[in-house]
Amino acid sequence: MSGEIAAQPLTPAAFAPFGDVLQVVGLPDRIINQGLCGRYHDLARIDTGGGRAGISLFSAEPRRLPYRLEMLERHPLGSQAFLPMSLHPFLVIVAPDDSGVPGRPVAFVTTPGQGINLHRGTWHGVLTPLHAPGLFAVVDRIGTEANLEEHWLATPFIITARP
Ligand SMILES: NC(=O)N[C@@H](O)C(=O)O
Ligand code: NI
Repeated sequence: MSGEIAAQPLTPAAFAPFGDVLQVVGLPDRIINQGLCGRYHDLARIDTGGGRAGISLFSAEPRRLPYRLEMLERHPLGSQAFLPMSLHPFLVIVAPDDSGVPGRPVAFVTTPGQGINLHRGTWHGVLTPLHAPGLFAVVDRIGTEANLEEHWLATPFIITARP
């Protein structure tokens, strides 16, 4: 498998097999803080398999499209959420599992304000900002057990912008 993959806009439906999309859409679930804040409640399933969940900050180098995808990884012990701390779009690459290795990847470009939560064990590309600052809050499992499996592709894919 190799070739070009066109990135598509990120939607909850398209991303559902891989994870959750966090976004502010429609009316909030709750109005709080004396009516000055809308709470969009419980948008993602944090799964740490009984381990401890932590919040980290990632400061990642921006990349450009077309993007050369050489590796996908997964975290067998827990989910991983990427919440941008800027309003820039970023690139999200995921893939189904195909007997223990990644199947054909699917690429998305977020809209400003969207975040993602990868389900436990989902194959994904590493955090890929498209603009500086590549600053993200990351919610994932904290522990000493091995929680990172990498798969290097024999032939890279080229991720392109939507035509
Ligand atoms: N390794 C690490 O903490 N980051 C990756 O998991 C990633 O998805 O970017
Ligand atoms: Ni990861």
